[in-house]
Amino acid sequence: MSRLAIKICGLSTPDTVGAAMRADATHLGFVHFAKSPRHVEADQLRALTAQVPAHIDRVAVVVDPTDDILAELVGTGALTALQLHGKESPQRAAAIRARFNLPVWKAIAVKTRADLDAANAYNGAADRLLFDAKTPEGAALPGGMGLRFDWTLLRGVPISLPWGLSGGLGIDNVAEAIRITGAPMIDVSSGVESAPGIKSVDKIMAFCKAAQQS
Ligand SMILES: O=C(O)c1ccccc1NCC(=O)[C@H](O)[C@H](O)COP(=O)(O)O
Repeated sequence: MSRLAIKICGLSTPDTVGAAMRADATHLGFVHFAKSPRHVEADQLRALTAQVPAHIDRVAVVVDPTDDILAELVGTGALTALQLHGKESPQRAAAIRARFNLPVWKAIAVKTRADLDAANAYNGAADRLLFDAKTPEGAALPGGMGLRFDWTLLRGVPISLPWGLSGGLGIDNVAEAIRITGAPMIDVSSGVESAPGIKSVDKIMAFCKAAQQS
């Protein structure tokens, strides 16, 4: 069985980046979205990732980004993937991948089985799907809200692309989430925070341990 991939998302300080690396996270996520309490600018992202070894992935999380925003982020030379967390169409995802020459992840907002079925439209356009809870209409953010969806929806659903599970994961439920869904990758943000946007070193360590021991 291959190793569980763990993405700690919304990192914004050197100490929590260090904690994620020590805890053996495979992916580090950096949110570039001005309305988010986890927002980092391109130069911060560059500085935060300067000491990250090449085998750990560095993912920028963006919401309906313009090409100019993507060019600035990709221009840091720090990224190994782009996570599209807005309403980007399959065509837009494919165009971003072609233009910026990086793997593209598409976050899929899930509430019902139909949302999972609709994700098939990204086959050939994205490199990975990230199933996250659908946030309510008018919510401040499209992710990082600590909301979970019904994990049993994923049972028996054929998924053609590499994928990850996200939304409302935490130290106390990550083992159950992996058991129910068989997720090869998990992603967490608010579940390892002490307050919105404030990552906790202790929680990052405990989350990764709970996931790795599951
Ligand atoms: O985290 C944010 O602030 C954010 C803002 C805008 C778009 C996406 C965002 N986060 C995306 C993530 O990958 C989160 O890790 C994911 O939604 C899970 O968050 P949580 O339920 O808090 O663990």
